[in-house]
Amino acid sequence: MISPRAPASSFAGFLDPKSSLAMKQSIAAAAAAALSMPLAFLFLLLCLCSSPVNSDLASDRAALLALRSSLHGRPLLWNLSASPCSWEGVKCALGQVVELRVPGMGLRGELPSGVIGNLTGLQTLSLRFNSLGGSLPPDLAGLLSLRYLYLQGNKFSGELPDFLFSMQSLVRLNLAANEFDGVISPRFNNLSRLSALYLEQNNFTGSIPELNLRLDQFNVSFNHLSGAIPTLFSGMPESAFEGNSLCGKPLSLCNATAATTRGHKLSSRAIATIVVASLLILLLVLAIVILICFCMRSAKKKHDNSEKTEAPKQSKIGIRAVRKASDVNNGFNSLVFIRKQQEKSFDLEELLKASAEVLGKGTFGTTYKASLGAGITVAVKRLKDVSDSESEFIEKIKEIGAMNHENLVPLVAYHYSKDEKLLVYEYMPTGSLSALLHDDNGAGWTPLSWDTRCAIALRTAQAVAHIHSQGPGASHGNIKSSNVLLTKSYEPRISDYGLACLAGPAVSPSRFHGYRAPEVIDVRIVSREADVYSFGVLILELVTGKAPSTSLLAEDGVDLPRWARGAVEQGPTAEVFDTELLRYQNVEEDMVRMLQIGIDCTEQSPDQRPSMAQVTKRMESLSQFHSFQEQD
Ligand SMILES: Nc1ncnc2c1ncn2[C@@H]1O[C@H](COP(=O)(O)OP(=O)(O)OP(=O)(O)O)[C@@H](O)[C@H]1O
Repeated sequence: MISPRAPASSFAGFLDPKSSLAMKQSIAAAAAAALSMPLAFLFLLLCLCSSPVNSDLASDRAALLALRSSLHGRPLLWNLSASPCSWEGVKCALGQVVELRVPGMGLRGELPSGVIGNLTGLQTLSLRFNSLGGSLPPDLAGLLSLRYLYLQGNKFSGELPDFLFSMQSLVRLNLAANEFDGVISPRFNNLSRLSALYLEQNNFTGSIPELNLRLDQFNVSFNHLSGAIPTLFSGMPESAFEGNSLCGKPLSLCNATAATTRGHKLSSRAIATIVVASLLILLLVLAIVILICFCMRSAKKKHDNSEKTEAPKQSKIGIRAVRKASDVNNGFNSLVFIRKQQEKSFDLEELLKASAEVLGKGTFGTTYKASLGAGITVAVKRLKDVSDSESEFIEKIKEIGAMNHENLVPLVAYHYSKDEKLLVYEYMPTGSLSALLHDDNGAGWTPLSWDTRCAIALRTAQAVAHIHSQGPGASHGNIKSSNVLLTKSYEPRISDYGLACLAGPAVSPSRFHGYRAPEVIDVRIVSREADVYSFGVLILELVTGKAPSTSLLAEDGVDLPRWARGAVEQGPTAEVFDTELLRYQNVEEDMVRMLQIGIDCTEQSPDQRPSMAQVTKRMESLSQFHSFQEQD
């Protein structure tokens, strides 16, 4: 399986005296003598260089075996005659174990003391979704390089140990869904590199401390916390705090009076303070009202004096930001529905008033999640840099709307005005394939199974083939895993189809980098062959679990087609595949065939790539889908 070593026989002819004639022997002897000095030196150098590495690996190996023997659960099938670097879930670099991932193996027992701490080069430790219990062993503190610690979904208990707050390298810490208790310590502030902290579904009590960290992700939901949420977290989603007795932004405001009176009678001093405070507040409100009246009067005066439009208004979702009085005349109020049956389910005014949150900024603009009444939720894409005239725009949108397929995100409506172009799509609740594959960031996160990956690959291929069947020039133009969204039942729906032809000249080509076919110079010029290439990268992503590069920077992701080709040329080894997939039995053949499809689709020359119809057929012939059909 591993690439064959360079044959030693090239030196053997010189060194074996029996294998040569007498004359050749003397030449060989002379040559051997000449070679022996540098060879001996080289050998010495190799020994010197490799000995510390080997000793590191030997001690890592011993630690891994000690860990395995102290835990119960599904057996870790590690081949003892092979290097630990080839063991499932283990990754090495520079002769040391840097990653240990054994998620969902049903592991039971307590982590032994003095074992994991010996894996001194460890950067990632993932033991998530097992049944490990007890407290965390103190020798974890010795893992000075540990950046990612995933222990969610176990039964670890007790207060968070002191040593945790000395693990300065930690970037992501996930302790969710365990049985930890005690308070959430302000000493988390020592972990200055921490950007994600998950503590949900434990038994933490007390209040949330002020944490002056740059946390992108934070969740303490479903604990026994109480009190006010520090203002620092006011921008986090409500779901990060639910299931506690917390108050303050983003939850409802704290009711100071209720909190003070709960279970106690108010002292007369407290009553006096409240009365004085209320009076002061009343006076303040009065002053504000007077000020507003004054401002309104002067604004009216200004308005009467000038025909100029009012300053841009900013709503919480920003869609209204450029709304002006003149827009009403420009048709700002119209929302055009693609399908008759959805007409009047809501109008533009309702859409703009809806509570909304930013889902992300993409190549073509910003996307919002808007929750309207009556359980309607939609995704609104606010397009930027559209240079088309109204008629050109409407023509293109009609073509996009006509691409009706069960695996495309349905376009519900659009809006065109001089300053504002909106596309309204059905909202996909499970997020994108990219997030599911690469964002190991929540207690509910589980790796995608092989069956699910195969089904997503096939349905996506069918949808792209459908787009290609719409006409000679029809193509998607921006296939990538963040544009493959999923329904609650993990059915894929492709988004952003047809938008490449709406992109203005300001769209940066580097945004598509990892998925972009080599022949594509202008991202607005799309082709089926380029779609096939991008789809091939997506398949390689599904099979290898690696994210393709998203920019021209080499360190930002992997050049997947090149990497996969290189790996396969040495004979497909288990290392090519996502380690999460190695647990599945009897799927190796399908995995290799899927990998080959990805490689064929990413041929450098466009005419050597298969068509999407051919790709779909090849996928349907995987034994995976035969067994589905048999079950049906
Ligand atoms: N219909 C939808 N339902 C749910 N989430 C969506 C929907 N459309 C887009 N999103 C999410 O919104 C975010 C922003 O999407 P957007 O399409 O604007 O940019 P992108 O896909 O990240 O980048 P690009 O535009 O370059 O393809 C992404 O995380 C995407 O998964």
